[in-house]
Amino acid sequence: MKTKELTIIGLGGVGGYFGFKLAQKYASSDAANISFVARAQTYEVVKEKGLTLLSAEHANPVAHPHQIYRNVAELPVTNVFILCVKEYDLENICLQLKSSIKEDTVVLPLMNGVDIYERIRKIISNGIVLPSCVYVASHIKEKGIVEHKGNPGKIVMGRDPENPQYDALEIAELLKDAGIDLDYKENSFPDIWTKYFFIASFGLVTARYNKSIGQVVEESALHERASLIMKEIEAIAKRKGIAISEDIIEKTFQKAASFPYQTPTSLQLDVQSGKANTELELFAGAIIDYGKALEIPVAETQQIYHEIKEGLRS
Ligand SMILES: NC(=O)C1=CN([C@@H]2O[C@H](COP(=O)(O)OP(=O)(O)OC[C@H]3O[C@@H](n4cnc5c(N)ncnc54)[C@H](OP(=O)(O)O)[C@@H]3O)[C@@H](O)[C@H]2O)C=CC1
Ligand SMILES: CC(C)(CO)C(=O)C(=O)O
Repeated sequence: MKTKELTIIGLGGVGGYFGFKLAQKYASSDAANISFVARAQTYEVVKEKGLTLLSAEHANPVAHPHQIYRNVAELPVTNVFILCVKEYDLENICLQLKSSIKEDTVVLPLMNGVDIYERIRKIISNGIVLPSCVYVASHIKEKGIVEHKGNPGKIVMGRDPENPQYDALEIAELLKDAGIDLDYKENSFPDIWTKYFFIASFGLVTARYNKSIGQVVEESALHERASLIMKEIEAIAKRKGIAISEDIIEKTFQKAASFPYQTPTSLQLDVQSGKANTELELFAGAIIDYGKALEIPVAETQQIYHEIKEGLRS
């Protein structure tokens, strides 16, 4: 079997968790070489000390990649690029990757958002792009050190709608063999939208009030706001013909209740730490744009979007 070259781009909460598992598993195996792309201080720390993952799942918290690079232009031929950046870095990464993508190169975005596949395809028209969504509660503790809490991470990965003949089974097996919980489906878009129901509504409400996922489930005013946002997303998803379950809102609250009570969302962490960039546009901005395009009222999302923006300004 030929060694697969996999490269994780971005060693934050998501890339740090899944990249760690892959690097540790394949450190001394011919099945795959796991390389990283990281920038600035993350690059320096991981090059010198390896990537640290603080997680109850791993007794040995350090993993070393096959290679680590500062940018995509330095990479040798890669079979699979795993994108683990925030949405505001997506276009930049895709522009850098464009010339490295051959017909059989696979791009696997592990990100939130319902328009990630389309956005990648606007820049990268060739190769295979596997639409996916991801669940994991992990964040950067310090550059090069990622902390994971709660349930094991999970990936739902689907076939490329533009290349449905391409079967990613071998990649799915490599990920699963590294201990990653992964579902490989014909069509992952219903799962991507299902995740979006959860993360857009809970992301916005947790970020607005700096309250945890558990608090949003429990406190009635916050519960109500999350519910109203989900109703708006439901109207959009139905109009777009996405096959989501009839009791999606109830199921989303059940899923939220399965997270440890104090779990924050990544949007909440970014908004509350006053970061210059956040994924507010990925969550609220996208709903507002879909609302406009489809003439569906999205007043609650607009309202909370402005409240969060006001908070960021003050
Ligand atoms: N964290 C979580 O619990 C979850 C997050 N998600 C989603 O996954 C995606 C990734 O989120 P998350 O991992 O939390 O984000 P983070 O901000 O923790 O990590 C993103 C990483 O990408 C790096 N990066 C950005 N551009 C480049 C570049 N050009 N070269 C190298 N590295 C780069 C950043 O570097 P630097 O540190 O230098 O800025 C950062 O380390 C988002 O869409 C998020 O919504 C989904 C599920 C759970
Ligand atoms: C809520 C959580 C941690 C679940 O995966 C998430 O997706 C995020 O914060 O972006």
